[in-house]
Amino acid sequence: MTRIDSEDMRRLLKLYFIMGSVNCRLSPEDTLTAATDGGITLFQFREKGLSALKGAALLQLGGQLREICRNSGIKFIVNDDLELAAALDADGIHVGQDDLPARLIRQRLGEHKIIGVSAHNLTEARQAIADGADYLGVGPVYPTTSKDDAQAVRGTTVIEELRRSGLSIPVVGIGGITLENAPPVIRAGADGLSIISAIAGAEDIRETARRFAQLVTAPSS
Ligand SMILES: Nc1nc(C(F)(F)F)ncc1COP(=O)(O)OP(=O)(O)O
Ligand SMILES: [Mg+2]
Repeated sequence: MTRIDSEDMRRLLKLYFIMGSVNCRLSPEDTLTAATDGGITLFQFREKGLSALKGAALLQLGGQLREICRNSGIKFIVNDDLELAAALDADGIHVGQDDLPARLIRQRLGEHKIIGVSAHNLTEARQAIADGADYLGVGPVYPTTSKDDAQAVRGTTVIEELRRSGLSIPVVGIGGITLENAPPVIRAGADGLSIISAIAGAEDIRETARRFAQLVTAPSS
């Protein structure tokens, strides 16, 4: 099996919804169903925070969300947890600088699984590429309420720096992105937007996802 083609990866990153039970106003299942109906292109199960599920409950929710993704033709990514990703037969995993190195994950999961890595600067980006990352999550672009240990807010400067340095790896911007502040992220050179609370906390999840999806396909409008 081979690595995902980078153009296919770019298409998957267009509207990358990330969520765990702590982020949801409705049930996680209803939230994800509405988001897939609205047109998300990729999903990451990120169960974090004080009231995060663990053990059997975590596995059960993961299985339910995986099923919703399967039925909607959306790939299912797990955050941080290699054992959970393997147990759920996830399509891939996302790891940060404090998680398992991507090169060890690539050895464990093989070529056909998607590996995403968080990068905050050019050095981390180059290391992730050398380690076999299929995409980079770059942020936080704006102040975020979804990650209490987030690094410094950098705007779109890191995305611009990666592109100026000639890095063509698929990149998704993350951190505090809303419908209002999203266009500069795409203009800076990101292939897509990663959204947590702007979709999970929306009054109308489906319509909000639909508007984000519209925006990433026509950022200048
Ligand atoms: N989960 C993420 N997903 C992305 C993605 F690219 F997928 F948008 N980018 C960045 C992160 C942040 O990853 P990390 O630094 O490990 O923090 P946490 O484990 O708290 O999420
Ligand atoms: Mg992490």
